[in-house]
Amino acid sequence: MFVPLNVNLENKKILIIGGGKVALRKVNFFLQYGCNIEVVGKNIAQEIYEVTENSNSRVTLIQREFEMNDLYGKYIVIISTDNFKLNEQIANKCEERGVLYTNCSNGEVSSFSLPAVVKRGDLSVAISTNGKSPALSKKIKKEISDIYKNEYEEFLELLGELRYVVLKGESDDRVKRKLLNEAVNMNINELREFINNYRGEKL
Ligand SMILES: C[C@@]1(CC(=O)O)C2=NC(=C\c3[nH]c(c(CCC(=O)O)c3CC(=O)O)Cc3[nH]c(c(CC(=O)O)c3CCC(=O)O)/C=C3\N/C(=C\2)[C@@H](CCC(=O)O)[C@]3(C)CC(=O)O)/[C@H]1CCC(=O)O
Ligand SMILES: NC(=O)c1ccc[n+]([C@@H]2O[C@H](COP(=O)([O-])OP(=O)(O)OC[C@H]3O[C@@H](n4cnc5c(N)ncnc54)[C@H](O)[C@@H]3O)[C@@H](O)[C@H]2O)c1
Repeated sequence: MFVPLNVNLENKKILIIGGGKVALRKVNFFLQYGCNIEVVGKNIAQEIYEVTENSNSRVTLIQREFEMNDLYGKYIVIISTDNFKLNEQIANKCEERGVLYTNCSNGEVSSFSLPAVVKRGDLSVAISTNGKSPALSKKIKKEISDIYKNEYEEFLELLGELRYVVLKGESDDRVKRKLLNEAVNMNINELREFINNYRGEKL
């Protein structure tokens, strides 16, 4: 049973084993959240080198074969070599040591899976099919991306600001709830104006 959770990965080390197409997708996934990532790959794809150069030292590349010692001190391990047997051995070792892992060549036995994610600033919409169809996750991700476009990043920033001022300025819980629920139906300009007026009148 795979349960969606939001995990705090601040200052946690993530290891990605393998340097191919799947590794690249996972590097990009964790980079969106500013995580610290180590990649160990026998060969490392050019695109991973390019992403690393623009990563503000968030990504460390180690070009060689994986060694079991690489697991030391890691919180999350993504196993994505093209060697099915090796992936299984690494997965068993992670299981033994209580490290969270995804075996990309055998999702069913992994200790977690990554969802497809639409991210707009602090808004994350995650999609999972419990491993049944990554292709369906991808399709739904595209549909959600078309509905929730980039402006949602700023919209959510403003909602956060509104929440801050309303919680400060209002003592009646019913009024608070009403304002916070009404605000999500405003457009960006209405919301900005509402916050400015509210600050002027109440704070
Ligand atoms: C959503 C997404 C997120 C991400 O990976 O970041 C994701 N796979 C994506 C793409 C993708 N996956 C595959 C292809 C090649 C085409 C094909 O074969 O179909 C492509 C490329 C493509 O379609 O473009 C095949 C595949 N996937 C898995 C296996 C092994 C297995 O099933 O056991 C195999 C067969 C391998 C083989 O046999 O060769 C396993 C997993 N893939 C998952 C997630 C997890 C379940 C998520 C869920 O519940 O939906 C899970 C369990 C583990 C994990 O990786 O965490 C991402 C969407 C793209 C996006 O975000 O744009
Ligand atoms: N989970 C998913 O979403 C998903 C999607 C497609 C494929 N897959 C599976 O994931 C695996 C990787 O797929 P890919 O497309 O990235 O393959 P790829 O061929 O592009 O990359 C494999 C990488 O593993 C590296 N490697 C091999 N042996 C190694 C070792 N001993 N130590 C370190 N690195 C080693 C290679 O150098 C290469 O960089 C395959 O098993 C594939 O079946 C999973």
